[in-house]
Amino acid sequence: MAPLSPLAPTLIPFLDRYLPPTTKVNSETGLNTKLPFVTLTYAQSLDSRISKAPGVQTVISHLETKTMTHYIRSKHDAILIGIGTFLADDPGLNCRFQSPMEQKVHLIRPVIIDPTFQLGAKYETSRLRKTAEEGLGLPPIVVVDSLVLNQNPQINTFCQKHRIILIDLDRNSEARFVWEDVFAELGRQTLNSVMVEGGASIIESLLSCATSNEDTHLINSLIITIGPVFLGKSGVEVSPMNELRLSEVNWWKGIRDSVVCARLNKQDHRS
Ligand SMILES: NC(=O)c1ccc[n+]([C@@H]2O[C@H](COP(=O)([O-])OP(=O)(O)OC[C@H]3O[C@@H](n4cnc5c(N)ncnc54)[C@H](O)[C@@H]3O)[C@@H](O)[C@H]2O)c1
Ligand SMILES: Nc1nc(=O)c(N)c(NC[C@H](O)[C@H](O)[C@H](O)COP(=O)(O)O)[nH]1
Repeated sequence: MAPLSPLAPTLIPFLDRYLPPTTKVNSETGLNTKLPFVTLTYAQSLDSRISKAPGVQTVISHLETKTMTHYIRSKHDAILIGIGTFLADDPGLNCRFQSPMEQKVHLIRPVIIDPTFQLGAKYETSRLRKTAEEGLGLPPIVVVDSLVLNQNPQINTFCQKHRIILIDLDRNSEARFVWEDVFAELGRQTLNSVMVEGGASIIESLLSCATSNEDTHLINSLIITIGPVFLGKSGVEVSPMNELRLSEVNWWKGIRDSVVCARLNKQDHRS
């Protein structure tokens, strides 16, 4: 693993208002809210693509913004990806940013959205498992369709050592989880902040849910790195179902990449 670069100091104030508060309290009721603070973050090309072909890991971020991603990881309880990203990237999903103020590196909990449990035996040889076994990260929580439990014997083996969350798919709408169910369950597992890193299907599903569900925005912050590259028509595009306008928009320009931070609506009812 290549070492990270020092964090650009201007990123700290730039990101601050888009990162989870230390304690998440609902300003109307004064009570802790049930849903975690959700940050959606990814790196895209100038033509809105996150990889050069389906299932192909593609470096878009400069080392400077990769370091930023690990800094953002250090501010969240959980990091969530879809099974497609696990299969394509074999990610470590740990936090490698070490704050000079902290003695230890932050341990972030990986969460994998995997309705049909494709993880299966692939977990055995994964970097994710190795990272957790070496004490450099935490073992994942896998979110699986409730119906799959009795159909896939590999789940029982996995369950002996790992946490699985069972959720019913929304069978009315192309067999997807309802995101509110997923985040509510993660909140119950005391994960108060979740950083969603992708991939394409997860990003599109969350952005589309934001466009169709105006009052119940689940995403508190959007942090997108834009790299100076066109990935072309065979690249994997991310785009919500409908028009989506952003508010509280701020831009940062680094050595090579730019980063845009925003919220999805003016009145975040949970902040
Ligand atoms: N540039 C970046 O920042 C970035 C970040 C992450 C991944 N990637 C790239 O993205 C690609 C992977 O994207 P992808 O779309 O194939 O995989 P993905 O990680 O989005 O996972 C897709 C799977 O997640 C599940 N899923 C997604 N939304 C769901 C929902 N609402 N309910 C239930 N299940 C749901 C389904 O099983 C689906 O097949 C890879 O090439 C990877 O390198 C890029
Ligand atoms: N910020 C960012 N810039 C990129 O250019 C790129 N390809 C990703 N991709 C995100 C995806 O989730 C990867 O799988 C993890 O970034 C790998 O995670 P590790 O470093 O192994 O923990 N993310």
